[in-house]
Amino acid sequence: MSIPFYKYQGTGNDFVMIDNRKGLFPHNTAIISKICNRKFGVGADGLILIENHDSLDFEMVYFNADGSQSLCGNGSRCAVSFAHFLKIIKDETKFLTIDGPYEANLKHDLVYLHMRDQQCPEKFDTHYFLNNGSPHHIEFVNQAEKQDVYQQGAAVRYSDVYQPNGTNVNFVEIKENNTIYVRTYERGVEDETLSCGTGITASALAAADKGLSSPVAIEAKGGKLEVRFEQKADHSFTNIWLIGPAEQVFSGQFDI
Ligand SMILES: N[C@@H](CCC[C@H](N)C(=O)O)C(=O)O
Repeated sequence: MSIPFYKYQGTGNDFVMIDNRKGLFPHNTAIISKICNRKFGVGADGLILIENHDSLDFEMVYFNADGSQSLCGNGSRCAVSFAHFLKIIKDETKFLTIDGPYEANLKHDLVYLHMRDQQCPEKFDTHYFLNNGSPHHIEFVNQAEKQDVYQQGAAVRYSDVYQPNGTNVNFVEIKENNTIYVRTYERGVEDETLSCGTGITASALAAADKGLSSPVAIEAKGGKLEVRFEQKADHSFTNIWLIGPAEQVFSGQFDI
C-alpha cells in the first residue's frame, strides 16, 4: 500500500506526518521505527498521525523514532501546522494528545502551544526534574556547548533512579538577556535532538527558580523559541506557552 507523507521540522526536531483520517496507517512499532531510521527509512525524530476525533478538531498520535509514545511539544506544534495545511483548522485549535486535550494558535508563521499548568520543577542538589507530559531531568551547566550530550545524557537516562521508564535529559546554560541555551538527549530517539519542546518548556520553568522571568528566550541547536508563563503565589505555573516556528520541508510517499 502506498502512503503519502509530509516531513515537518520545528526548530530542527523533525517528524514524518501522515494524514490518517481514513485509518489506513497501522500503529505498528516496527513499521514506524523503520520509517524514522535515518539510514534505511525517511529519517526523523518521530512520526505523527493526524486522526479524526468526535468532539475536538483532530487527534495527534505521536511516536518517538523507536515507536514508543509520550507527549511531544515540537511535534504538537508541527501537527497544528499540518492540520492547518490540511484545512482541518483555521488559526485556533483544540486537539487531543496522549496527555489529554491541548489548545494552540497560529500567528505570524509561529505556532503558540498552550501547555498544561505545572508545579515548580522538583529541586535536587545537582538538577531539577519535571514531568510536563514527558519526563525531564534538567541540569544547569556553565558551557552547554562543551557538554557531551550523547554520553552524559545516556548515563542519566539509563541511571537506576529513572528506571524503568527513563527520562529526557536537558543541559541548560543561562545566557544574557533572560535567555537560556538548551541541549537535550531525547528518550525514544536515544540521541541528542536539535530541539525538544517539552524539555525547553521544563527548562524555562526551572530557570525561573534561578531568577529568569517570562518571556524566556530559548536558543536550541535547531533555532529559537520562546516560553511564556505566569508564576502564582504558591510558585506553581499557569498560562504557559511554547512559541516557535513549524515548517513543512518535504513530501513524498512510501510503500508499507
Ligand atoms: N521532542 C519532544 C519530546 C518527545 C517525547 C520524548 N522523547 C519522550 O519520550 O519523553 C518535544 O518536543 O517535546
